[in-house]
Amino acid sequence: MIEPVLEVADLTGGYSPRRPVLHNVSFQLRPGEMVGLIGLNGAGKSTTIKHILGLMKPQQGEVKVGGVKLEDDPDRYRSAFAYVPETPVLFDELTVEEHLRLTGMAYGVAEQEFEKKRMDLLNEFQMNAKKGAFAAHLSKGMKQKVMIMNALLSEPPLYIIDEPFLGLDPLGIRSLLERLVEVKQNGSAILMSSHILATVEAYCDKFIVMHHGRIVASGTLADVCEAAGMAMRGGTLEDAFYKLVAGDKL
Ligand SMILES: Nc1ncnc2c1ncn2[C@@H]1O[C@H](COP(=O)(O)OP(=O)(O)OP(=O)(O)O)[C@@H](O)[C@H]1O
Repeated sequence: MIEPVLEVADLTGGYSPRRPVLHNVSFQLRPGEMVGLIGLNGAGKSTTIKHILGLMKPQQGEVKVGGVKLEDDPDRYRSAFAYVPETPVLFDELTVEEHLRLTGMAYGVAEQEFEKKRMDLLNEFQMNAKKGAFAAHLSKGMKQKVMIMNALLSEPPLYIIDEPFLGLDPLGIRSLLERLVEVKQNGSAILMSSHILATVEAYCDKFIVMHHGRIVASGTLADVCEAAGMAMRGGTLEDAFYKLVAGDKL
């Protein structure tokens, strides 16, 4: 059995000990899996991600990345994943290329390999003309592309990507999806949170449906359809999602 890259076990957590937001959340990601994390606004997706990033401490349960907990080996834990946040965080006074170089250095990418990766990424994400621009002078989508290029440059075993499609133009979305398929084929795992269910359905192998801080369905599309009480044949993720979370007071 291949070891999971990410293991969330019986996680209960949130912003105040008296009122947890997440309740007994458990799931695993194995190498080569792309998993879609879906749920309505406030379902608990970002809070789950914050626990995985180590920004919040579990009130109960644990999170392991690459087989270790954050407190056991912080360096190993943190170097095993790249995170692409919904809102880009960049250094205003560094250029696009300087961001890439900084990431290359932080992850110890060899010079020759770095040059090739840098050129490929700048071309694929239509950022060549902007490579010398300061981050402060980029559009929102361009800033997001820099975050994505940084993550792809570091080639970690685990990618955590929060709502990547909203700021990107159609070419950017296509480049990102093509790259994600490639990194997945090379054995990385991807946890992607998104509201764009058709894209999630088309690209992810498995799904985690969250509702009010709990997982209400998980697994393949067939598993999610079954949990929603639907016939497996022909059911879409959106139909299953609607059945799982509607009916409830929204
Ligand atoms: N900083 C915070 N302090 C207190 N409560 C918070 C904080 N951030 C989020 N929450 C609460 O935690 C719950 C889950 O929110 P979370 O941000 O995880 O949802 P989400 O699924 O990521 O939603 P969205 O799709 O809107 O991004 C919500 O009830 C929200 O009000």
